[in-house]
Amino acid sequence: MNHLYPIFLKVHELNILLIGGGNVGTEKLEFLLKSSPKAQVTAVSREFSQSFIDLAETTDTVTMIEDVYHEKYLGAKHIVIAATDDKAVNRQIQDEAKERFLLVNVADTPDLCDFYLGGIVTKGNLKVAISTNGKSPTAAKRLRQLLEDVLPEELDDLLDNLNAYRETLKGDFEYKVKAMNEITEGLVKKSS
Ligand SMILES: C[C@@]1(CC(=O)O)c2cc3[nH]c(cc4nc(cc5[nH]c(cc(n2)[C@H]1CCC(=O)O)[C@@](C)(CC(=O)O)[C@@H]5CCC(=O)O)C(CC(=O)O)=C4CCC(=O)O)c(CCC(=O)O)c3CC(=O)O
Ligand SMILES: NC(=O)C1=CN([C@@H]2O[C@H](COP(=O)(O)OP(=O)(O)OC[C@H]3O[C@@H](n4cnc5c(N)ncnc54)[C@H](O)[C@@H]3O)[C@@H](O)[C@H]2O)C=CC1
Repeated sequence: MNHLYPIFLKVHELNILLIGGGNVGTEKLEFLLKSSPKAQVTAVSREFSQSFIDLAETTDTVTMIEDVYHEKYLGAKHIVIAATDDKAVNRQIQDEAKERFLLVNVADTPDLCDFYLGGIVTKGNLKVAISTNGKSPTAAKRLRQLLEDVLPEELDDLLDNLNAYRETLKGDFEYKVKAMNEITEGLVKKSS
């Protein structure tokens, strides 16, 4: 069964705690910033790899703290990502985050995750998130690459135009639904 429910988070307005500044921490930060360049991230790690530091220094919204994990770092956070190479520490982070009802991702243990990070395609205002329910992150990556390639850049112009048209509609909700459905009908019509 696939029980996942995707949501689109405004991570520039949420405080993220990322623990572990090695390979996986760097990968998570890279995709976070690619999608949300102003993501508010506090990174705590015993040591940070050079690539993590280089990436973190590309923005002023990432703070690095060189320290081992302590539960005090969970304070004033909304979301926690545990990416250390120590399973016991990752487990402890998950336990202590859950006590505070925080949303937590544990990079090495899908069963302990409240949410997964997905493959993400951005074309202006359009954002597509991809998950394989944890079955194959590589397949999520490949699908991301495929969609990045095939979805045209012009999609964003289309969304702008539809938004401008939507703003001109004066009627009630029902009228707007009908008008928007009519003007977008061609998008899903199969040509015979
Ligand atoms: C469950 C999840 C939890 C989470 O991290 O959120 C998770 C877990 C694990 N990943 C592992 C390995 C790899 N992960 C990647 C890549 C990505 N992983 C991502 C997400 C997720 N990875 C979540 C599920 C997403 C879904 O539902 O599909 C992506 C999509 C997004 C992102 O990272 O932001 C990003 C691609 C981004 C892009 O390119 O667009 C690659 C490929 C590569 O790097 O080229 C490999 C190596 C090949 C392999 O092993 O498959 C391992 C084994 C570790 C080990 O064996 O030691 C675990 C742990 C386990 O499965 O037990
Ligand atoms: N979800 C995913 O996409 C993937 C997950 N993994 C898993 O992620 C884990 C991490 O792997 P890597 O990043 O390659 O390891 P790494 O050795 O490159 O990095 C681990 C980082 O954690 C830090 N650390 C260790 N103990 C700590 C503590 N107590 N407090 C604070 N920081 C601490 C280290 O200083 C280091 O910076 C592994 O268990 C691996 O199996 C691996 C590949 C992909």
